[in-house]
Amino acid sequence: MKIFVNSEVSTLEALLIHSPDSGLGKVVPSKAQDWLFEDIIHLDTMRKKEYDLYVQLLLHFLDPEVIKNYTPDPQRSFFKPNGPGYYKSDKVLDIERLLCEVLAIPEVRIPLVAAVSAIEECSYLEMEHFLKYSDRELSKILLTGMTEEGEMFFPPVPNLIFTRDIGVVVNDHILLTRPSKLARTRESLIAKYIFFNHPYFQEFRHNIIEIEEDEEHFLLPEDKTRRVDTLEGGDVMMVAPNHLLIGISERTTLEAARQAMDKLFQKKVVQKVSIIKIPNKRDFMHIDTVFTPIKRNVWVLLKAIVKPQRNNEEGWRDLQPTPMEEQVLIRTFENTDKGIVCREVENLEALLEDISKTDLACTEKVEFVYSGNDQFPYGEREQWTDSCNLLVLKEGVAIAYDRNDKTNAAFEAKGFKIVKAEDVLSQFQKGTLNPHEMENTIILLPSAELSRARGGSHCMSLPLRRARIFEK
Ligand SMILES: NC(=O)NCCC[C@H](N)C(=O)O
Repeated sequence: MKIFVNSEVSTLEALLIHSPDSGLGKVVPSKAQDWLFEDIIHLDTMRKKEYDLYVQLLLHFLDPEVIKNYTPDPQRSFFKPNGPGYYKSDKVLDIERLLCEVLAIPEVRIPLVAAVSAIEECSYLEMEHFLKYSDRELSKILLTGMTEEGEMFFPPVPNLIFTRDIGVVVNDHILLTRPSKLARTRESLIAKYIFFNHPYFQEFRHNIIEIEEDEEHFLLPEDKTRRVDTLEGGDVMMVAPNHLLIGISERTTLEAARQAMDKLFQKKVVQKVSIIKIPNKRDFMHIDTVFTPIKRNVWVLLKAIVKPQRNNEEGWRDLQPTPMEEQVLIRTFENTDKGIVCREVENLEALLEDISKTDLACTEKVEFVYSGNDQFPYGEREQWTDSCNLLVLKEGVAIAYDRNDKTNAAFEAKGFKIVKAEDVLSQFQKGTLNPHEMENTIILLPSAELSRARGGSHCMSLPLRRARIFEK
């Protein structure tokens, strides 16, 4: 498996996903906030009417041979990782399948089960008990916290459908993240064992970068439960071969952003890192919840993140009661022969325009599509349901949620075709449309349930390989 991503917009060739597992259907209202869900989702609808369409789209674009054999059946066997009839693609990889395969490696099985048992505070006998299960059953237990018979040992990891957050491929390296939220700890532990041990990533082992906790974090007072160095994948965006964006947000700390930048500069993986500090708010969460690129010269974003904030002008800024919290601040750091050079960037649009023109050598006009068409109150309403969080399948062709009407109309006004996932899939099946001939199209995925989990198609993908946008 070749791992390589040097842009967000060139043709997607391989990615890591995770189909909603039964753990997602076990979220209880009293734990919903702790498990990072604002609502209780209907699992069957999420799978059959929404996520399965997402998987079919991915397969049509990335692995058409595999989807040729698809015939719908009420059991959804095609979509169930490790079961009979599973699609088993080497381009659209489910983390549950890779986990099952690493559990088959004896030197990995025991330490992985011991590590999960330790962080979930299982007894020694429980840990021994887990080891008796088959690889397939064990992978389910490690992900959902329960056996197929319904015996529950520890909580599920319902946010694992958002594979974006566990790691990011930066050129030919992968940056493994450190979650800010306790509910996502097991996800990154499992991801670590997969990337270090799965045969797919063998040649790539020396290109893994980990974020470590601050050396002195253990000296923090007991009540400081927040980890010091946390970084989640939604805050890391590989926008151009020489340029990486890192957000400082509700989830990613300045310390971890700096650590990632230092490590990447040291290994000369990228030349520029722009740090974007966004307000520390649940509705912004990561930078990919407020903007994503669609083409070299087109970005979708929340306009409110660009507008100059009141009382943010020189002279007034420091007089505010909480001067730093609400501001968007951007600095670009460049690793030059003379050392690291830093410059301040005026606002997000200025940064994105510069990336399009300077880093992506774009000669066309740079266009911005605004969430909710920047009409009050739709900008914020639709950003909350992931209008700015799109996954690009090939340049100009992206997956969006169907519920964000105003944003989708704004795409249409900029010349994009808007099509429903069901219609596109039926045309692919009939052979009347070829994915590779599609251009400037936004494919709308049904999203009533998926959007309740607080992430869009960008969050639901960890691109492992994209076509090279151009040489470094
Ligand atoms: N990159 C992203 O923005 N991921 C969305 C994660 C949503 C998940 N419920 C969470 O709060 O972590």
